[in-house]
Amino acid sequence: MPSVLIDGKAIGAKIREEIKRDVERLIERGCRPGLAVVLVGEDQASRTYVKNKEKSSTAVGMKSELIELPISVSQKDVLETVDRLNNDPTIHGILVQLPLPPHIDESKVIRAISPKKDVDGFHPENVGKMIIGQTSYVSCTPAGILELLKHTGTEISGKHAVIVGRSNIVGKPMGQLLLQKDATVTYCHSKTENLEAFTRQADILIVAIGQAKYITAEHIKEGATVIDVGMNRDENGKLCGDVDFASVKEKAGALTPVPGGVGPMTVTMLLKNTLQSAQLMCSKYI
Ligand SMILES: Nc1nc2c(c(=O)[nH]1)N[C@@H](CN(C=O)c1ccc(C(=O)N[C@@H](CCC(=O)O)C(=O)O)cc1)CN2
Repeated sequence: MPSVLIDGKAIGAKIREEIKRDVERLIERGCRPGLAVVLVGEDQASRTYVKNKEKSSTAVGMKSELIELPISVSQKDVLETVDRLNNDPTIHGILVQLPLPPHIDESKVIRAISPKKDVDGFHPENVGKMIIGQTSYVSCTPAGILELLKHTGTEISGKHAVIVGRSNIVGKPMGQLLLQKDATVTYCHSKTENLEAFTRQADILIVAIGQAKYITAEHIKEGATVIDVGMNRDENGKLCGDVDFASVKEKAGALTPVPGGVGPMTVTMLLKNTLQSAQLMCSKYI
């Protein structure tokens, strides 16, 4: 086993207790944080994530609204739904579950969400603010990973962080956040030649590529902190990450499991962002 198995479930649960207390305080002052989740279509994994978000937000005392739209819904109707939520004073956070069906322009939908209610942190205004170090909503998975590193006392400043994956919602923001904490950051992706030469240099290795068990002991440096963002099914249909846990566990200094690592932190950070939005909006009239 690695010297530290990073327990995202336990860390997430602890943070959610704090969020619950803050929500109670806000409700006492007449403001109940509200989260709206828009789900388009029938994708089973998306449905599970959305149900989890609904359950988790009500568990901390928030109002939760789930809007389910059929796969045949037009882009115009999705945009109208977002517009209605933008103008609903009982809703402080809006998210549209991704991926969307191909006939819907994802970027248009994200840009339609008010940046003030964009608790996913995907709106270009929030992404831009994050990059220049201004307060904004930060994409929940990278924000959750920073919390995991903080809770495990992982030193970031001066360390070499290697990010494998360059998605807009994980890889790109993750590198920027670590850069702000004075890490030296290297991005690797599907076109990177000799991947191992980079990943072996990593003090902190973050993997978000969507390839089951791709990263093995040969890819990592002894004692590295390895964060697995992957969510795949293995040959037996069992949930697994992008990192081959069995191969890496003895060599890594700290390692996240899948499930129970990064996933629970994503939802926790969503609740944290929704609370922050409600605190900001309600402070105007309380
Ligand atoms: N609008 C968004 N869409 C998507 C996001 C997002 O942050 N915002 N991220 C992913 C999916 N996702 C959240 O939506 C997500 C995925 C997985 C988990 C999680 O807790 N996983 C569990 C295991 C779950 C299982 O048993 O199936 C774990 O790792 O322990 C949370 C959130 C894409 N879309």
